Amino acid sequence: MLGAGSWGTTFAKVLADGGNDVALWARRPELAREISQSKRNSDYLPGINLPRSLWASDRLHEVLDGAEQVYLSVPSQSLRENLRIVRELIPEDALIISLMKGVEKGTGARMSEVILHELGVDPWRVAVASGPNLALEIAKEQPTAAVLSSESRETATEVALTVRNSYFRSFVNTDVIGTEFGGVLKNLIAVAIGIVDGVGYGENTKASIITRGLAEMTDFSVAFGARPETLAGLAGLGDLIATCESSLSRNNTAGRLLGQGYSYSEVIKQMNQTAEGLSSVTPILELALSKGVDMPIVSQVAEVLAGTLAPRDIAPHLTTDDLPQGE
Ligand SMILES: NC(=O)c1ccc[n+]([C@@H]2O[C@H](COP(=O)([O-])OP(=O)(O)OC[C@H]3O[C@@H](n4cnc5c(N)ncnc54)[C@H](O)[C@@H]3O)[C@@H](O)[C@H]2O)c1
Ligand SMILES: O=P(O)(O)OC[C@H](O)CO
Repeated sequence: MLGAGSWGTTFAKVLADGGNDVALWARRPELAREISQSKRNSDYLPGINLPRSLWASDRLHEVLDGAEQVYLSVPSQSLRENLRIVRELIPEDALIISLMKGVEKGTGARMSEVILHELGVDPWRVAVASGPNLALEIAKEQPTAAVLSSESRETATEVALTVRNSYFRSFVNTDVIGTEFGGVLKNLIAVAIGIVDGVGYGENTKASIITRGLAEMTDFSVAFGARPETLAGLAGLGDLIATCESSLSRNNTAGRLLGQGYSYSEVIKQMNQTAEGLSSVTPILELALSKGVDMPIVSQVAEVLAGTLAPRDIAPHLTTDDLPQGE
């Protein structure tokens, strides 16, 4: 596992609790020591005891030596630079699994596309995981489910058989595009929900945004080749509900701070964990433009982030042409 933040550490626990031998790479030696010796990651997962079998190191070659499956959980904007460092260390036939929910600024590439580009591996060796997976709940062993997706059903199944235990259930599909975009786009809708929450708007506003948000997520993803059913599944609707409803969500939290009147730069300063939605807004709008997909919710989130729209004026689900639209 590369990345010892809240999700990398939690996912490593999921794997270890499923009976797998797991090694975790942490950038900081002191964090690697804390995980290996105290079985804790107190900054990211306070109060959680990690499995005794889990060990961590800040030395990539130690962690990657002999790995059959390599899970990636670093911030999306740092994936490419990290892959350039590890590419020679990844064992020849290892499967590569992305746990990330962002797109790359500048290229708009999904994480699996960055992996394929930087590692030059066959698509059958790559899988992605996504779903309603708030790290702290899972670290407390509260039951949940996820989707494991690969262009190869055999790969998705092999990984799903690895990623399961008494509190974590894995489903499979071969719609990598829909699975990845579901995870990216729900973050943006969760920022919108946080904003209206921070302003003080109530449940009608939020339900309208979630519902129209799902339509926006589906239109966008289908335009890029996703299957609409994927967006109605765990990686779409499931994750949208979890992220929009939970104060554990960093994207939701970032939105709430914006809604309370903090500026974008103040929000960035206050966030000590990754809120992928903030970096994905611009590339997603660029991709939407390239396909002629209308994204009123994401567009208004971008305006709030830019400081050109007051949070109290946000009403993205009401944005419509002069004539009533079909739902
Ligand atoms: N936390 C969750 O509940 C959750 C659930 C599902 C998916 N995800 C996704 O997992 C990915 C990782 O998120 P997270 O929640 O673990 O974030 P995090 O902020 O908790 O941790 C990120 C980790 O990456 C490290 N890091 C930061 N910059 C780096 C760099 N340049 N190179 C290498 N490492 C770097 C940090 O030190 C930290 O250990 C994101 O794409 C996120 O959307 C998170
Ligand atoms: O904390 P967030 O907003 O990054 O959301 C975490 C997970 O993606 C929820 O599934």
